Amino acid sequence: MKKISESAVRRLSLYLRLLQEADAAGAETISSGQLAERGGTTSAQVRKDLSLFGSFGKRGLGYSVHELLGRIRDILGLQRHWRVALIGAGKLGSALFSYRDFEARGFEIKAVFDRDPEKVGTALGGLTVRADEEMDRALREEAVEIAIVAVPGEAAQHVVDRVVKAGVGAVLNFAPVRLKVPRGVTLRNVDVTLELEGLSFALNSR
Ligand SMILES: NC(=O)c1ccc[n+]([C@@H]2O[C@H](COP(=O)([O-])OP(=O)(O)OC[C@H]3O[C@@H](n4cnc5c(N)ncnc54)[C@H](O)[C@@H]3O)[C@@H](O)[C@H]2O)c1
Repeated sequence: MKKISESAVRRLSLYLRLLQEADAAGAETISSGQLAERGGTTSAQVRKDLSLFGSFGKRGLGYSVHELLGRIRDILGLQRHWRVALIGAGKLGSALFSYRDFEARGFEIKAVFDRDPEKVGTALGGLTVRADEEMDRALREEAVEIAIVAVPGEAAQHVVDRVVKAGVGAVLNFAPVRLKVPRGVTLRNVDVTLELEGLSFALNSR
């Protein structure tokens, strides 16, 4: 597959949401204009994004919702379920765990780890929080593919090093630190403060 920019992948996710809604509403076709509006972009950009993956749609008729939905799911790797571990069952970790939409979208949390003895052994949803000493072995046993890191900043790099060593190929990090991962491992950082600063900028430039 051709190399695709991170922003194009994000737009695909946004197109996917709209396609799912259109499908649920019984729509058969969708225009590049509708997709553009949802993706915060132009029709030309939509056509460019989709042309990266082959030819879809017919001029004047729009895209087949069903076909495009299947194709975008394929491209994003969403035709299967991913095995996820959560590390850090604190305030944020527990909130993330209780968000059921992840599972509905194909991301199944298979294990939760924490190092606080008060939390280890307690139930979180249908799982039991496991001790962080068990993590290295358990990540392999559970064949975890994605790790969500919700530990304090000072613990995050060590946690990520262990996760990577256990064969996990992708990390979603919430800790407010810059982490290093080896080539071949994908790291995404989530920072709500960054988004708030974006809002601050928008308000400030009014
Ligand atoms: N990205 C964002 O926008 C955002 C928002 C809120 C919090 N955060 C960050 O998320 C992280 C968690 O925040 P919180 O409010 O849930 O904190 P918290 O203190 O409630 O939870 C952290 C948990 O990590 C556990 N932990 C610590 N070291 C560990 C280790 N080595 N292995 C396993 N577990 C370990 C602790 O026992 C605790 O249960 C922090 O780094 C915080 O700065 C980020």
